[in-house]
Amino acid sequence: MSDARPAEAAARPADTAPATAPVLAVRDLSVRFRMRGGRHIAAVTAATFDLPAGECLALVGESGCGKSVLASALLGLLPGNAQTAGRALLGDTDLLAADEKTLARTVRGRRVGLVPQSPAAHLTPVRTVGDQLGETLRELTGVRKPDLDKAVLAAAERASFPAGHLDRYPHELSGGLAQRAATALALVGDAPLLLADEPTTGLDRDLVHRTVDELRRHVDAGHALLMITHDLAAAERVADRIAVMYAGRVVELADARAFFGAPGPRHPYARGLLAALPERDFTPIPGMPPELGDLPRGCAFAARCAHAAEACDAQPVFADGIACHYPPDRRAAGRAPHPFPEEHTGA
Ligand SMILES: Nc1ncnc2c1ncn2[C@@H]1O[C@H](COP(=O)(O)OP(=O)(O)OP(=O)(O)O)[C@@H](O)[C@H]1O
Repeated sequence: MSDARPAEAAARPADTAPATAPVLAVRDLSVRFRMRGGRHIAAVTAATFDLPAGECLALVGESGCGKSVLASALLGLLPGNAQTAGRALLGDTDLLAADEKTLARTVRGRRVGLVPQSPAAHLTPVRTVGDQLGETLRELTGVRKPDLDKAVLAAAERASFPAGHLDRYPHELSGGLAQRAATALALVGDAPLLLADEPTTGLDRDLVHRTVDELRRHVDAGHALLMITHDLAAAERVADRIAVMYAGRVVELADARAFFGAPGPRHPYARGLLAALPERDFTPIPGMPPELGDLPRGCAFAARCAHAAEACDAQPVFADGIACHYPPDRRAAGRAPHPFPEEHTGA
């Protein structure tokens, strides 16, 4: 890909398996929306992953695959027609079971910081960015005048928000500046877990680099980062591991260097995602994702998959980092019947 990883990222070991208890442990997290007429939309199904301190997990996948709904579930910000199942443990707090008072007083901002997908809507419209940063700093860090102004400047600087714009109201900001203001606010509380939902939207490439490098510094300082993104170049630059979502399910969990380098992604959908990039094959995945209100019984990717076979009529179990009946390595190892003998060359 065109973006080189910063030196410290390249120096990280390929084996990023968690050594300590995860900051966040997600188990079989499912979210579905009740619709009129008794219909349901299965936005997230059985997502399971761990996120340890000092690690960035990038959640990638096409628009509408459930990434933001998963993040909203972790913050208790789902709309009223949502039903959840499973667990999302932040320490000993199950974020799916916690009441609103607990989430508002002790979780959001303090234990989980959020860089929202729509920063303009997230910022308070009637207060300047400087005021909002000052108030958040007072509330979350206890800093008071005369140190407050200096702390506001430092908080803005962390997200490359220009000091000369601190007296502006959100409606006076470009999309990129609003994004940086929201990132600055999210970093203030020094929360052990940061959720960043498309943190590079609206930024030019230089600012993308500065933003993700700041997020990486946050991770290297010992925080955990769940970054939701369409931007695979940004994911490559910042992430330790990649979670690929398709039609509401995590279909592959991989070490980022193996994913973007060799041997590459294992799930046919993940391979298609990378191959679609202009700097790679620039070949789109044929077809469209299924409706989340009308998912097939078996593998949701089978209709678009060149490797689909009879077994794909059943839902593949997620095992060894992948949910696929015929990932290339299992085909090569002969652990599953091989449907494409001509590919079985050991390559
Ligand atoms: N309140 C709701 N009621 C019904 N369906 C919803 C609701 N909120 C989200 N959805 C559906 O859940 C699915 C997942 O949406 P989500 O926003 O998580 O996708 P995404 O992967 O984050 O995509 P994008 O990157 O475009 O935001 C979509 O089909 C969306 O229409």
